[in-house]
Amino acid sequence: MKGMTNTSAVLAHSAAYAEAVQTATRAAAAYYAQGDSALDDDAYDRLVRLIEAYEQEHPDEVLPDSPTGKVAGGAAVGDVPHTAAMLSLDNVFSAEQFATWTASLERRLGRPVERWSVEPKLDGLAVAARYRQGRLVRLITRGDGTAGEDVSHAVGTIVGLPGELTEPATFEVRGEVLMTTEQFEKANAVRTEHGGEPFANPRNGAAGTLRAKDRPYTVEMTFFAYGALPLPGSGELGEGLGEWTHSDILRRVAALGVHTAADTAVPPRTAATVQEVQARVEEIAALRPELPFGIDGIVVKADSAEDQREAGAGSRAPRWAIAYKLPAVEKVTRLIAVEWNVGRTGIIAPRAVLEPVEIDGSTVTYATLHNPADITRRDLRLGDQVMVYKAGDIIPRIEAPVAHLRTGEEQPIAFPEACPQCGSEIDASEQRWRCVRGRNCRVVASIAYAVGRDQLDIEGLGTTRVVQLVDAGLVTDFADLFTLTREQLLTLDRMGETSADNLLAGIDRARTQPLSRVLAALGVRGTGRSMSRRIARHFATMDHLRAADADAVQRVEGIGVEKAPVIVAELAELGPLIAKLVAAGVNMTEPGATPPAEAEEEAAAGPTGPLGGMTVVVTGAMTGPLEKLSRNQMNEVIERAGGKASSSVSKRTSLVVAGENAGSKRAKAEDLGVRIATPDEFAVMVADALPTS
Ligand SMILES: NC(=O)c1ccc[n+]([C@@H]2O[C@H](COP(=O)([O-])OP(=O)(O)OC[C@H]3O[C@@H](n4cnc5c(N)ncnc54)[C@H](O)[C@@H]3O)[C@@H](O)[C@H]2O)c1
Ligand SMILES: [Zn+2]
Repeated sequence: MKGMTNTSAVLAHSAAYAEAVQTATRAAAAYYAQGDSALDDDAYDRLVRLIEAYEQEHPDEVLPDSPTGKVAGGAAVGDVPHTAAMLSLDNVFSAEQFATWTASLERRLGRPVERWSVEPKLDGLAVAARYRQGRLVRLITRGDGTAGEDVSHAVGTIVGLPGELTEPATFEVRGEVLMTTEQFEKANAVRTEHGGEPFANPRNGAAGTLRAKDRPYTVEMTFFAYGALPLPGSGELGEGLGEWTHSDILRRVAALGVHTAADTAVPPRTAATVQEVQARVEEIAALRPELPFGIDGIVVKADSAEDQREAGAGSRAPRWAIAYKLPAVEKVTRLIAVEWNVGRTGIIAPRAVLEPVEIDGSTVTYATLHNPADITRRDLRLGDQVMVYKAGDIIPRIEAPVAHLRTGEEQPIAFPEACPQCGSEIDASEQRWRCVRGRNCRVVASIAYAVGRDQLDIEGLGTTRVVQLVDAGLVTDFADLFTLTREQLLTLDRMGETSADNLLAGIDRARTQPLSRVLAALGVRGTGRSMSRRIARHFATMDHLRAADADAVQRVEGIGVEKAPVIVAELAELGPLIAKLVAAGVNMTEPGATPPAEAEEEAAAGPTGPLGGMTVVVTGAMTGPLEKLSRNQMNEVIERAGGKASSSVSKRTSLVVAGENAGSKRAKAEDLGVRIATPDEFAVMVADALPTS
């Protein structure tokens, strides 16, 4: 099966062909029934193309089960006959294939197509809606194309399909029922509230909702008309339809009050030439990510009734229309890991980590998993091949594991036994798990983080202690630590006099930590340890930092246009906490650093420090007193000595420190006549700026 879904493969013999037909039939049955096919649409379409190619070479071997040449409805075939067959569409996947198709249509007609109509291919379910005297009397699914299921019970839940037209017309409207992104999100919210399983994608949502009868809740869908035909007894308001152009029919249907794509960002348009069609196809494809509903392609139709009649139809699809397919928004990829994230209110939500996969123009690495029950219900395992759905700005989601692709190496997914953020107990009594500390979970976690070794480094203040302090109401943020009293500490369980004194001493020491560590403790998003150090050294004091706008923050090396405003905004948000820290006497300066304005003045007044105004490049292995220094530490030394560290040698380089095995940079410095120093010589120059330990 694996080889068969590969585009470059061909079906070599009848056994391979038979297996391919079986795989496709099984996939289609699952696809139309529960929407849990083992193949994504791209893979299915490739498989069908292989089958088609084989059948063309071996016309007498065509199996009756073959998906070619028929409308596939899966198992869900109904018993209401259609007035005229409800066909599917043939596909093309490229401009070349499209050109071939138009040429063959025009050859068949013996003349150019008079006019084209180009419209979005809506990704939902085809239905036929019968109106008599302006009243909607019956709603039928496509089924196998000759008969469908009666789904009239859904009338009233479908936006755009009115129960009453603006005129008493008798005719049949055909179109697509789908869920918009908004309806899909709403439907899933309602469903999960009722203890149901969320829909995997809008198409499944529409299919399931259309056929469901006895739900205790209703969810909304949307109808888009893309055609109409007369019914017996149509009379003058519907009879002429057979002679109308496709675009006139759409206008007529819209005038009667039925929804079409005319009011969307991708309205049906006519085009005179194949080039014009191609341009419109590209326009619609480019708009796809922003549309509030899903499309899986663009439908191109001959617009005139005469062209349509003369082109005719095959058993599966009309010859006057084609679906220009867009890349699928569902792909199969591997589930690598599950992360557990704790939200603001203490909700613990699983998130899938995926083997990166390209979907709809972006790389998907994470997908939502809703809740632990969802994992159990779907029987997901680590290492599983899963179907992932992503369209527009919908959060990517996992549809289902592809069970028959399992190798036996898959591992069960471990559920957390304690809150992954603060270590507290988990309340698992509801579908959505929650940390028992609720909103305090985040408080505990942020304090525990702030006092950690790489931040304020307060010894003897582990998570258990923090939980105690928070539960006792003694602290609500880490600034409160600095005003704790001995008496308060002594009220805590397992807190003796010695521990209380030790803790107070630790807190006191933290008061004098450099600004860089305070910044790290604040946990400003997007600034790790080394970034906090760089910011602190650049601004020297919290006041200078807080007075800086995005432009000024961007002057710190490594902070770009995107990060700078985020940092400014977060610092503003942290204002009250920072004020509290200042009031508690916490140090807000970086020892040895000079504020930017003064630094500029100094630079203008001339170089200071042994490397003042110099650009220095370090290359090769350091020896002697510099041996233990990382490149990052070397750069720190250079900056402390007043120089600027750079990684490439140019005419503007003032000095190259060339250690053992220095290569091209040294050679280049020699070429350019740039001054070169050995590590030992350099160590002497910057002796005062070297780290003390
Ligand atoms: N993954 C799988 O296992 C699997 C299995 C079966 C089918 N499929 C997918 O379904 C496709 C075939 O399904 P299909 O036969 O329903 O055909 P289709 O969805 O490719 O195209 C025909 C349908 O397009 C719809 N449509 C949307 N907009 C339209 C418009 N403006 N004008 C006319 N029709 C419009 C109609 O409902 C029509 O029935 C395959 O190409 C494949 O992508 C996937
Ligand atoms: Zn917690």
